[in-house]
Amino acid sequence: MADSSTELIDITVSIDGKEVQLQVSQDIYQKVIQKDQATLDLICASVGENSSKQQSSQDLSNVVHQEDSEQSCQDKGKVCACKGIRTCSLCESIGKESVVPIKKDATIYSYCYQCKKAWSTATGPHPQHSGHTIDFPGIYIQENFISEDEESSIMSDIYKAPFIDSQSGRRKQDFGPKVNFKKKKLKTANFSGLPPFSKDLLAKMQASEILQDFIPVEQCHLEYTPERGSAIDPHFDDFWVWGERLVTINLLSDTELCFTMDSKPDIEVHVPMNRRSLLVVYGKARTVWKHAIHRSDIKDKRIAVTLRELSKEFSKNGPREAEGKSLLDIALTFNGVPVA
Ligand SMILES: O=C(O)CCC(=O)C(=O)O
Ligand SMILES: [Fe+2]
Repeated sequence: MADSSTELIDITVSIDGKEVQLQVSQDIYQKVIQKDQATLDLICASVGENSSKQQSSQDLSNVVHQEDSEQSCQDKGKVCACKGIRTCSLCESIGKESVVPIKKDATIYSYCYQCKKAWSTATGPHPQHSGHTIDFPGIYIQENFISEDEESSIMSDIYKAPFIDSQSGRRKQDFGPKVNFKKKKLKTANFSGLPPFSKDLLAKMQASEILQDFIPVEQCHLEYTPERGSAIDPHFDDFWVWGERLVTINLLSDTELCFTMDSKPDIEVHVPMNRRSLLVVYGKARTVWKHAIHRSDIKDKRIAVTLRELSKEFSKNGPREAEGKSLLDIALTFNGVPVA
């Protein structure tokens, strides 16, 4: 029997969009899975110039929720809901290869909501920043948006309903129409409205100037845990049905939302999502930059409560206004249970 410390494991890494096949030891494999930066740098350095000669296949970029045609691990009688190139700790543990995106030499900029800029060196809380800055429009953050008591009460409501497995080690609860993005069709049969606790939450949101006319038509709860290696790959949220503002309340633990742009591979902007804060992503941060949650940024269980509004197509004077109106009528009953 092979000694596990010398056994080599096949992995695929994606360096600046090019996929490279490697064989690594168990130790290195563990570090790659944890996205240990020193190890990733070492791999980049050792693969070096050869990476451009390797075959480039599937691009990680995508618009979220457009994965209907890919076969999931569950379809194949496996352990989780990951499809295509996506993986989590569970399917990796039974041998599914993890494609780890690595960015060579990307400068990390940390966004400060007080100066509304992203800094290449953030040495402490505002105003202790230095280094190079870039403007990063389209982010609104309200720290301590809800109290600890409100968080506990929302948590106990959320965990009264079941979650279903989602991709990349996440679990989810959805309150919204079933959307077929490819055929541009919506089904409302199982949509019973946003959950009751969202009524107060929405009133509180609408007290902020940026959200005073925000009317959500969909709510999604995503659960991330370090045990499952939960993450979400860089993506745009759909533009056809969802409107400009994506609103998230971040619960149970701190994390970061990481923004990247394909045409600027040397920059990654990290936006803090502190526990109990509210984040609105709009404008260029919504339309030009992709967003992601890295596995390494999930240190403890985390719940993201994300609310989405209708696009112009479904709003007043839009071609599908009537459909939009009936969705709103259902959403605002605040009587919903998660769609199965
Ligand atoms: O977990 C988050 O905050 C981001 C989730 C997300 O991007 C999505 O559901 O489209
Ligand atoms: Fe998203």
